[in-house]
Amino acid sequence: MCRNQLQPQSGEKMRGEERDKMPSPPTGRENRQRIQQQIARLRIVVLGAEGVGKSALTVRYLTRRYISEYRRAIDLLYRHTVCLDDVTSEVEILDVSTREHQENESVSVSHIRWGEGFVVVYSVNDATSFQEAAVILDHLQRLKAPLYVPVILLANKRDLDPGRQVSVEDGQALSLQHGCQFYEVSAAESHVGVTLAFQALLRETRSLQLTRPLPRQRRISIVAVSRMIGSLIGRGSDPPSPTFKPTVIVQETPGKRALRRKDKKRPSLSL
Ligand SMILES: Nc1nc2c(ncn2[C@@H]2O[C@H](COP(=O)(O)OP(=O)(O)OP(=O)(O)O)[C@@H](O)[C@H]2O)c(=O)[nH]1
Repeated sequence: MCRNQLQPQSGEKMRGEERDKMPSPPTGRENRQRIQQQIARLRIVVLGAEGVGKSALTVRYLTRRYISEYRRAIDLLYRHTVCLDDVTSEVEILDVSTREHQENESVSVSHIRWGEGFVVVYSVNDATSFQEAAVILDHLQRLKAPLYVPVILLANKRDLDPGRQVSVEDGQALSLQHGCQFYEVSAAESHVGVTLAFQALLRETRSLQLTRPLPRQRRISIVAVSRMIGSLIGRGSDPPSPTFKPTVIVQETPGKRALRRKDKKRPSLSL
């Protein structure tokens, strides 16, 4: 368990010599250093054509819940701490809004530069979104070359099989062509496949990060979140408050208090 690694051992009572042989308990500073070593920061970007389910997938992964309607036209950055294979990482997931970038290229160069791992999404009932996913994969490889980029190709909405326009084989072929992992999922039906896919990407991104000699510095500033979470999930119809200036959305323990803004003055909001 990650939690155990982060906590000082309580140990049993012992005497004299035995106690002298024991390393002295870690100081607060040592503990902090230990924790910092464990917490690697992983930056994930979710890309894809309009309406393929990028937000649904991201929120499904973060909260295990499915929210069917989102109303937003901005990029959102979610920050949460993940314990995976006994290693704790701070993960930032940038859910890119196609509406915010309609005027620009389908994939902004700054998003790609910022990200370390990528989720490229298409919808199985939308052949155009599949073509766009192929363009994004090309774009990613070109911009990141000669570096290897961890990517997963995510075919969403598999529950809409009767209206399917993209076969599983087509998805597999595209992923093979680009050397990335491939998953077919349904954000609407289950969190399991979605979670497995994100975890696979986190593992790969983390492994790659370990091979780097020095931690990389942030290259661009975080995209600001400029809309209330209530608006994001469609509970409210009010425009965002002009005084509301959050920078990130922080995810807590899955299941209960799912998402909250970092602004402590306001109450936490649950999905
Ligand atoms: N049937 C089905 N619908 C889904 C699924 N995932 C998302 N949707 C629906 O697809 C629509 C678009 O979902 P979003 O998550 O907003 O898509 P998006 O890619 O973030 O959209 P933009 O940011 O506007 O490009 C919503 O109506 C969702 O309810 C799924 O797995 N199955």
